[in-house]
Amino acid sequence: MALFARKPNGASPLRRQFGETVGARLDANPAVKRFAVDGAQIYQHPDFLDAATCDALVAMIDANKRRSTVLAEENIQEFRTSESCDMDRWSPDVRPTDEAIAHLLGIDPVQGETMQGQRYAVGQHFRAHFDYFNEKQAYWPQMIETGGQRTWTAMIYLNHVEEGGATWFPQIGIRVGPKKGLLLAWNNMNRDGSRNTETLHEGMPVVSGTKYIVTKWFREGKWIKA
Ligand SMILES: O=C(O)CCC(=O)C(=O)O
Ligand SMILES: [Fe+2]
Repeated sequence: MALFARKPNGASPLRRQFGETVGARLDANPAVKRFAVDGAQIYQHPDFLDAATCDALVAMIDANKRRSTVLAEENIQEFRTSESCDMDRWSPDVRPTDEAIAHLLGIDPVQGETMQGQRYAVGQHFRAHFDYFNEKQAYWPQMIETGGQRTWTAMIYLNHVEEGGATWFPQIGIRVGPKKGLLLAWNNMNRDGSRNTETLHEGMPVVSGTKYIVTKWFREGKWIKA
């Protein structure tokens, strides 16, 4: 497929372009701060979502949660122990947040996957992983059909967690503790559009309390077909 044409290391003009345009847009937003690291483009918006909207999303996650799954063909029993649910993008309770995230990043909402709600109880975690797809795995042809590679990730912490539950990027040395309403966004690609291994990250175990987040992954192409 010409749209996803790329070099062997995954570099592609399309993927590079998302790094440039989204990065420039976030850099220009005074409410957003970039982390001072070279290894990846990673940003935070400390007050992205108001408390009432966070609370409403938490209630929806509690009402719809199921055991989380992952794509990799590995033994994943202990890999992602949280519970998750799909957040219906057309629901009037979800749509404004869904579209606000896309608008913040300047990515067409049709490139955003269905937003995922996640709930971590004490001891639950999401072990170190990459959000981008492994193009050698059996699932990749199916991912091409649904919009290709993941470029940017955005996640929002929906509540205060008493202890634990930070998001940790061990290779770039960033650890972000849950803060209600804070949005974290990062580019899973390098500047040249190749997959950035520095974006390895982990949802650390919750020590005390419960952690709620929503995550949105953006594709290089369209997730929603017209
Ligand atoms: O729970 C976290 O802090 C990280 C979640 C995550 O990595 C994901 O949803 O892809
Ligand atoms: Fe992730």
